[in-house]
Amino acid sequence: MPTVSADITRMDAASGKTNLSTDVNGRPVPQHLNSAGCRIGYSEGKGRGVFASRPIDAYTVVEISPVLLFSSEEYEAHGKYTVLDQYTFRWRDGRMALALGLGSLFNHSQSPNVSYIIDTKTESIRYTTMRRIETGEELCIFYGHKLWFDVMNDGAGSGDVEEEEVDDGWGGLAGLNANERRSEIEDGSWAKSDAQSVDGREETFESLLERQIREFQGGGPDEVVPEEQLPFTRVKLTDDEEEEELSAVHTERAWVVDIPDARHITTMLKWLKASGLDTPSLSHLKRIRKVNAISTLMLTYTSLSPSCPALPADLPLSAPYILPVPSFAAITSTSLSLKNTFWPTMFAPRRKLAPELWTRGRARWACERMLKVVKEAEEAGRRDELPVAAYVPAPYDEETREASRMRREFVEYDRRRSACHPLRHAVMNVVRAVADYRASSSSDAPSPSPDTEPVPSPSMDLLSADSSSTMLPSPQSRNGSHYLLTSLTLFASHEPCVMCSMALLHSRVREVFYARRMPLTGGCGGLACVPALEGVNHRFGVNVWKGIVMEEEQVGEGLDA
Ligand SMILES: C[S@@+](CC[C@H](N)C(=O)[O-])C[C@H]1O[C@@H](n2cnc3c(N)ncnc32)[C@H](O)[C@@H]1O
Repeated sequence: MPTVSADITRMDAASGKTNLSTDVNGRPVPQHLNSAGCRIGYSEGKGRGVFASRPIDAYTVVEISPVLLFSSEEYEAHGKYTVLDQYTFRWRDGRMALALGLGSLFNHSQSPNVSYIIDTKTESIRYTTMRRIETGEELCIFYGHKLWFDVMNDGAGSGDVEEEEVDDGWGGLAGLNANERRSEIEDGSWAKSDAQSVDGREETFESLLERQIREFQGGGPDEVVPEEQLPFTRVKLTDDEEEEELSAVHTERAWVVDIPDARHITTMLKWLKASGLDTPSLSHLKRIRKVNAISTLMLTYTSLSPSCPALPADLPLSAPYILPVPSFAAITSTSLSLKNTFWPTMFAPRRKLAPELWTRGRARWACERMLKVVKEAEEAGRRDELPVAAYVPAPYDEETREASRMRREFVEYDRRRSACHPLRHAVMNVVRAVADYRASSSSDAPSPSPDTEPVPSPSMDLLSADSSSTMLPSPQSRNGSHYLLTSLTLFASHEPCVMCSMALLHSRVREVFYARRMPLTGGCGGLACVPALEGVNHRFGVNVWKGIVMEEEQVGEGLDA
């Protein structure tokens, strides 16, 4: 770890004023009155660098540097032929920027301990520690992948670092702020024709979403939108041929009960509906199986109800037991006969997980929700959190809203900074808020679990103000039949990381939409695609919004040669 071990500041005995600093080798270094504990020192093979003069906590803003902006013409004609070339980097609008203050002195590390966020509104850059930094340790940022020098002595940032912040190609999670440039739209002809700048300015992601909302306002809400005109791209999860052998059938464990007297079947089906156990996640299975005059009723997945649901006491039923049942509908006659050996399964000859049709009304609903989560992410950034948000709205269609008993919505943002807690990702926070709500007994306030403090939900107060739009969980929802995200949709500003994607899988979320891809950490197509993994017992739809700058492009906008 590069250090400045014995940095000495000499005091003038008579005046009491500090008048000279030298580093460990006696070389004079300029003083810097950085109140966060940063000082300038020499770093072996790198020239000057920024060092900690005392321990600095994780998630501390250590420097806010104003930037000097040069037009690209000025830079091309002059700047790039000067030493400035080693210090400037490309600003979002194409100008070149020079960070003042300590900003230009942070050296590069492949595993940085400082992240930075560009604030175009105030023309400044904010530098934040990503973990605790010890006295004498060098503070380094990540410049990008295209370096113009040989990397020296790259010890900074070693240790227990939050991977998502380190490796996303930015040295930190970039916001989706209003100056976000649109990328080339890969294949959307509708978008291409409109992709030009607005009033001579680049269209922001927010204004793109607002325009999409207006576009989907026209036409009938039930009109089907052609696939290529959807504002998002669906990630293909599986090959369609995979369940053509018995060993390839995906199954899940479910509670079932024999009904010895066939006259009680109708009563039990009614009870099932009223109890809330009749969830959409089981709609690919028939409820009753008849074998040798014995009727068996499927109750629910064990994952949704680890203990057996309490059955009506007044009916002569045998003891419930557990059976494996198919996880998905059958898409071919071969897979149907295989699946029926487990449990009677629906035949859905449309391709399994094939894209379902989207109407204009639903597309508009999705655009509005995406706009909301983007605004929440910006708000998080303004509150000095990582600018990441996740949002679980009430379902679009009435039927799912009723079946899921979910009439209110939840928004959470990332709280890793304020909570100093590495697991407080936006998605984890929102999953927990929904779970707490659904598991709560009598109020719609999330109930804290005993071992941790409740996750505060600043946005909830905005969302729950209208009590008519909320609904208390039914007593049945307490037995676990409706817990977590069964049949719900999640919108996220950033691709959920692998941990969050796994949490979403366990939560039985129906589908996920996100704006910014995270190629190095994402669990929904970036680093891995968790719902597409072999052997998982739930799959959820993954949809990437079109029109947001790709991470890779931004990496190239880091400090440039
Ligand atoms: C923005 S300046 C950083 C401050 C610089 N060290 C100084 O003394 O002014 C970028 C320059 O620092 C040097 N540098 C930064 N990180 C380095 C590293 N990991 N290894 C070697 N040189 C580095 C390179 O010469 C690079 O052109």
